[in-house]
Amino acid sequence: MDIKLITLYKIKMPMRTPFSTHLGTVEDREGIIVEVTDKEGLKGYGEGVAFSSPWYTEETVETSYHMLRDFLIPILRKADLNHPSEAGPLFDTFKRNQMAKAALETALWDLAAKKEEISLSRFIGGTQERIPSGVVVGAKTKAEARRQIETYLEDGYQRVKIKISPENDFEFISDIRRHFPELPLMADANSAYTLNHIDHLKRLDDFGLLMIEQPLEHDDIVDHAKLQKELKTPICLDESIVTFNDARRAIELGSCKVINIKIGRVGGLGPAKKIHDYCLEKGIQVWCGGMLEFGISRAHNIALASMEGFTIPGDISASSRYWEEDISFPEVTVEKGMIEVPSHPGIGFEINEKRLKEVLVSKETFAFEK
Ligand SMILES: O=C(O)CCC(=O)C1=CC=C[C@@H](O)[C@@H]1C(=O)O
Ligand SMILES: [Mg+2]
Repeated sequence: MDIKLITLYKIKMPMRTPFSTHLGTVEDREGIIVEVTDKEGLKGYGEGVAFSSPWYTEETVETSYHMLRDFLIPILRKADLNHPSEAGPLFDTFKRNQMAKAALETALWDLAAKKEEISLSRFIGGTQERIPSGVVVGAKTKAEARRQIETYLEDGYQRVKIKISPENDFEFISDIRRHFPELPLMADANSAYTLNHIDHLKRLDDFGLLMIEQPLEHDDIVDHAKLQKELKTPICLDESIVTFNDARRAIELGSCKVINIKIGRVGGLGPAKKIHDYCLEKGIQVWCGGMLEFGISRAHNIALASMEGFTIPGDISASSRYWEEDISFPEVTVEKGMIEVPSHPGIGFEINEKRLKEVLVSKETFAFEK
C-alpha cells in the first residue's frame, strides 16, 4: 500500500453532557486519531476508541498507544500489504488489543478506498444509501432520561437505548413505558446481572423491549445461553463478542439473538464485515454499536452500517449528540431519523484542522523507509 508515514494524534475533548452507566461517568473523552499517508500524499484516517480507564474493556488510551507505537506500526513497517483486509490477520500475531488494531486497520481501509476513488461504503460492499439512527440515553435520574428522550424523539431518532442495572431497571423502564408506550426501546446492562437475577429479568419481558444488551458477565457466552432460554426478550451480545470465533460460538450455543458489532471491539473493519456476513447467513440480527466517538470512527460506523445485514438502528447519532464541534466535517446529522451515507471517496469526511489543534494533547510521526 506504499505507506510513507503514520501520525498518531492524542486528543481530549469535553462531552456536551456527561455519559453515565452503572460502571462510571465519562465527562472528557480522550482518543487517538491515526493518519496514514501514502507516497502519493493520500491520507487515510482511523480512530482509537478505547476509554481513558479500563471500565468497558481492558484497553485504555495508553495501552492502545503503546500497542500502536511499539508493536502494530513496527509490524506494518516490515509487511508489504496489498489490501487492508491483510492487516487484521497480520495484527492477530498479537493477542487481543482489538481497539488498537482497529485504529490502524480502519485507517488503511479509508486510504485504500480513497486510492480506488470510491466511498468506503461501496468499497466494503455497502448497499444502503441512508441508515436508520438510534440514540443512547446515559442519564442518572428518570426525570433526566425522560427529558432526553423527549428531545431525541423531536430530533427524529428511531430507537432509544437506556442503561440499566438491578437497582434502577423497573423504575426507569416503567416510567419510560408510561410516558412513551410505543417507543422502540432497548436496554443495555453492561454486565450488571448474574444468573441469580433470572426471575427479576423475566419480569422485564412485560415491557416489550426490543432486546436486552449484555446482561451477564463481559466474557460469558455459556450463562447467556441459559438465560436466553428463559427470556422472551432477545439477548444482544456486546462485550462478549471480541472475535469472529466468539460470534460463531455464541450463535452455536444460542447465547443471543442479536449481536452489536463495534469495529473497535472486534479489531477492525475486516473482522466486523466477517461477523456481519456470518450473522446474515445464520439469521442473527446485527446493529452497529457506538463508543462515544469522534467523527472519524463515526464515519467508519456509517460505512459499516450501510451493509445489507444492518437493519436495526445502531448507536450512530448526530455529531451534536456529544460534541460542540467535532474534529471532522461536515457534521453527521440525522434527518427524519436517517443518516446519509457519504458517496465521496473513503470515509467521506475531512479533518477539521482548527478543532484538531484545539483538542490536541500530543502528536508523533513514524516514517516508513523502503
Ligand atoms: O456512542 C454511543 O452513542 C453509545 C455508546 C454506548 O452506549 C456505549 C459505549 C461504551 C460503553 C458502553 O457504556 C455503551 C455500550 O456498552 O454500548
Ligand atoms: Mg453495550
